[in-house]
Amino acid sequence: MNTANLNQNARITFIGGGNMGRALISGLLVNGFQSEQISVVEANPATSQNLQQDFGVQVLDSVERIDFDFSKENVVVMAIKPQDFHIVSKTLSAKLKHATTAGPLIVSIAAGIRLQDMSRWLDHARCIRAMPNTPALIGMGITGLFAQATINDTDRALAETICKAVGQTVWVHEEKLMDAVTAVSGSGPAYVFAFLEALQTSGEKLGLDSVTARKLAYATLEGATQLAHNSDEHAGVLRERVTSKGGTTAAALDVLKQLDWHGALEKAIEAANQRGQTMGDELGKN
Ligand SMILES: NC(=O)C1=CN([C@@H]2O[C@H](COP(=O)(O)OP(=O)(O)OC[C@H]3O[C@@H](n4cnc5c(N)ncnc54)[C@H](O)[C@@H]3O)[C@@H](O)[C@H]2O)C=CC1
Ligand SMILES: O=C(O)[C@@H]1CCC=N1
Repeated sequence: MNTANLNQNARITFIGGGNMGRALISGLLVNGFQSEQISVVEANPATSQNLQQDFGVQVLDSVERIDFDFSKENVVVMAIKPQDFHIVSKTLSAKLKHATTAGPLIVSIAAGIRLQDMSRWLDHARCIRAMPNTPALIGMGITGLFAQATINDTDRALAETICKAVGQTVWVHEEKLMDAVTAVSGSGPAYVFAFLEALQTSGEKLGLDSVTARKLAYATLEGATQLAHNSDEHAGVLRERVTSKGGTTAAALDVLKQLDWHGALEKAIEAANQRGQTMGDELGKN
């Protein structure tokens, strides 16, 4: 990780230490960040205890308990559910007012929540949106980022450094594209896991034992993904290379075509995109 943008005094405060908060904290610690530099506000006692035990970070049970001054070097990562965002922001806003400097950079990973709404609730303009995904847990995530033109390069680099601790990053240049990022890569691991489930259970139905079916399914997904990754050719060309005329793959792909599998997936991803927009509209009314 390039820690150039995060000096020794920098502190990162996570609001919410659930699935994604935990993945990001773990990635930062693996990449040279010190546990003394990380604080987490986590309302669930069992989750708090695990974070403390596993990472040795400071854990507070509510935003009200934050007693440190947010300096310019600090970053706050909002890793709570979108539905909790408004209420938590209002409390956090009171804390930000005590900052002796311009206050922290706030990075939100919440789906749907728009910058104009979070800035309004927090009364704070220095905000960036990021959308990671759960492979972040093993350092193989990808995060989409968006910032308004008013956000300077130092702050962009700061947000990017945090996200790069858990994988790759891409920037989008229109905020509405954050819903597309959410639909493709934020939610994407769930589609892949659903596919894996289907491949494994189909193998079992055909008589393979579950260990063998799992091994075949997982290795196939991993191998095919690596092959596509390392190839300059379009995935469609790689698909054709598997598909012998009149053979087994053609028989399978014919069924998928009849069922409009491709269309169904497109509709599903469109639904995720639409849900992000609707959440933004609905929660933005607060
Ligand atoms: N799970 C995923 O694959 C991804 C989730 N996201 C976004 O990340 C955010 C968090 O999602 P997850 O980590 O999956 O949810 P989660 O439910 O695992 O984590 C949220 C955590 O916030 C805590 N919390 C709730 N209210 C709180 C409060 N007032 N103060 C302190 N802590 C509080 C909860 O106890 C919980 O541990 C969401 O906004 C989601 O849209 C983004 C990318 C991927
Ligand atoms: O399902 C959700 O709303 C979140 C955002 C992306 C992945 N999980």
